[in-house]
Amino acid sequence: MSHGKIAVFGAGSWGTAFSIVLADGGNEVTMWARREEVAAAINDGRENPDYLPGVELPPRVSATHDVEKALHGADIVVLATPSQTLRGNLEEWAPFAERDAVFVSLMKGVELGTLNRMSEVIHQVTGAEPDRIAVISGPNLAKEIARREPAASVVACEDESVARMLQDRCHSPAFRPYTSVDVLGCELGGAYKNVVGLAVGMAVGLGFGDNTTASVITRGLAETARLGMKLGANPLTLMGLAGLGDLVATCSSPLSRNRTFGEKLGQGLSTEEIYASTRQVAEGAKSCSSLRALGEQAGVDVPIAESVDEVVAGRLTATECMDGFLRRDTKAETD
Ligand SMILES: NC(=O)C1=CN([C@@H]2O[C@H](COP(=O)(O)OP(=O)(O)OC[C@H]3O[C@@H](n4cnc5c(N)ncnc54)[C@H](OP(=O)(O)O)[C@@H]3O)[C@@H](O)[C@H]2O)C=CC1
Ligand SMILES: O=C(CO)COP(=O)(O)O
Repeated sequence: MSHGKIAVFGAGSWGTAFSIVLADGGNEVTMWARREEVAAAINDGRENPDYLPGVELPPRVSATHDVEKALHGADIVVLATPSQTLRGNLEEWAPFAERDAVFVSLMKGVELGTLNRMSEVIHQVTGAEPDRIAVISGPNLAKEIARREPAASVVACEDESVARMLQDRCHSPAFRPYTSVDVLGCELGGAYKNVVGLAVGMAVGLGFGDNTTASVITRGLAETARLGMKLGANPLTLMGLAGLGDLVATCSSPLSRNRTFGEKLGQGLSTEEIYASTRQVAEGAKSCSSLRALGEQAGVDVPIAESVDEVVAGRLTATECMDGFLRRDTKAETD
């Protein structure tokens, strides 16, 4: 089956891997790459050597560095840049989008300062109403998706018919999307699992085993649910693919950039040293601060976001962070 054109903004790991999903689902995909040489490598070499070396891109995927060209004729605009740059990016791109285009966020972060989720940033900058703003989120490590290993995900939009339309557009033989109307729950689950991934990575870097990581994962889910429910998320979303599912994938996989970032913190590297060692984004290193502030604003206890923020800022060591978890006042599990 052949669909129309989709523009994918961001030619990093996930923008590229998701373009493969969309092409396999029958869409013509035009990726926008920030660097001209990345667009050229995709068009001429059929590969994105910086992010997914060795993965052959399907013929339906092409790339450009020209914003207007990427957006022309695209009824769906998929956004896959780092969360902290989205607002500035969209201010440049939005004027060239087709009038009724649907915007889809693949991003898993919360904006520093404003504490806005990505769907909120999209609404503010483009003026699109919630029926044209969607989120796709789940246990979807880019390298595995690019290898077409089976996976599921959630397509959330407040307008269920739009979620169903997107579900149809991104359903491929290896990628099974489920619909949801809980945009907030999906975004919060996606951002929080990165912060918990950092904490789990720290435990791994300190040499701790599965009891420790399982404890942090489970308390991370409790923290996500506590804040999520206060903000209006459906708790079932947080127990689903965009919550628990993604938390498990991120916290268990050496492929996760957030878990790896945490592991390096646990080994004693500083945040600056870790940033200098990779070009890839680890959203949790920024969103720990936003989620901590969201917790404070909502009057919700968020010890993991708070401690991870302290370690990333260099005010606590990973050992002090882990000790701090154990020294907290004892309480009932379900409080
Ligand atoms: N990787 C994964 O497995 C998954 C990632 N995500 C989420 O998707 C989002 C993107 O992540 P991912 O693709 O992995 O990140 P990467 O670090 O792999 O790629 C980031 C992309 O954004 C571009 N970029 C960086 N800075 C800017 C900027 N200032 N303006 C415009 N573009 C910029 C980079 O371009 P350049 O190469 O020129 O630097 C690159 O194309 C994140 O929110 C992440 O949490 C969600 C699901 C899975
Ligand atoms: O979101 C992801 C998997 O679903 C990717 O996680 P990382 O950003 O930690 O690599």
